[in-house]
Amino acid sequence: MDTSTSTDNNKRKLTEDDHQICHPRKHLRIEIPSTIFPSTISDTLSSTTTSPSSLFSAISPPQRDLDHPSSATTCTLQTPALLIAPPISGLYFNPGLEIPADLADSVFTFCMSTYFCNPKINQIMLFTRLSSQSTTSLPPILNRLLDTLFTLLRPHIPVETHNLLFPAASTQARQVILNLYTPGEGIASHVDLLKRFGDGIIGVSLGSGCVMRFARTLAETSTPGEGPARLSIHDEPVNLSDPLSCPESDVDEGVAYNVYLPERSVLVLSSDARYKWTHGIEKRKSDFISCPDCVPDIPSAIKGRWVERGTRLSITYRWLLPGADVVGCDE
Ligand SMILES: O=C(O)CCC(=O)C(=O)O
Ligand SMILES: [Fe+2]
Repeated sequence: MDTSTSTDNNKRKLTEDDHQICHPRKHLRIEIPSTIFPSTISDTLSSTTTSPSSLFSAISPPQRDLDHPSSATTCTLQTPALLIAPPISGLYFNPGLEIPADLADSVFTFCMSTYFCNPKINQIMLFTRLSSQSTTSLPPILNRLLDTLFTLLRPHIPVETHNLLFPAASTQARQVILNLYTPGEGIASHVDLLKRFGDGIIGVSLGSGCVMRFARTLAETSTPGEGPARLSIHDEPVNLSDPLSCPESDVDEGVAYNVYLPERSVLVLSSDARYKWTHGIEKRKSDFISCPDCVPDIPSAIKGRWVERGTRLSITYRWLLPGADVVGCDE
């Protein structure tokens, strides 16, 4: 099952070099209700599970940029990725806001040794469950990360966004998705599933940074005033080899930003950023990022440097919409 061409709904839409198809690595997604953690985890990981739907709505094919040979000192005539938040309503990113190094190391080590021992697995889903019968939760280390995010984010985001991410009393279950990327891998541009996930998404980058691309969907202008649920975004995953199922016309590439998300950084997507902008990661082994001081004599718009990617683990906390609790509800 190679994800670069497969239409199977159950895998991350990785974007890989075609030559890697010769050495296919199976990309498997495992869904783990947090209630089974940790006693049955090894059993769960030893088998491939299926899932009712993809985790995101693919909206455009991945960019097919060639990898650039990495050089820490090269500056070229292309636009480097931003190191700061782009002007997208509802997107919060502050490069000065970092997960503490010891916690980041602990989370990374825990996830790698618990979920990613099998090299065929690059995606894990965990779920909390709303229940009056039992208190179900995430692995303690992922709860600790969430507690840290609560405190870290408070001074950096509006109070209403903080309340969206950390309500006093949850009415929705959380999903936590772990995505593991080796250098050269990415994820197709998408809007997270509208029917499955609510507003308010937190993403953490561990192990390595990468550039994330944000592009505005055209749906806003094609269906004025109809709100997020009516955006012309495909809820079903698309076959990346089939151009007809990847309507680039839904994405306004003219309004797009590349943003470098460093290791230990935190990204929040809410409102417009969650519903009206796609996000994706190009398949690259290195990223061209802003470097305002690297060459004094060229315009700042083209000053940049290449940064190699390492193995990156992203941890994304989202809200499951009512009825979208794929592990059921014991209420
Ligand atoms: O790896 C990331 O930071 C993004 C993952 C993502 O967009 C997703 O799982 O929907
Ligand atoms: Fe996403």
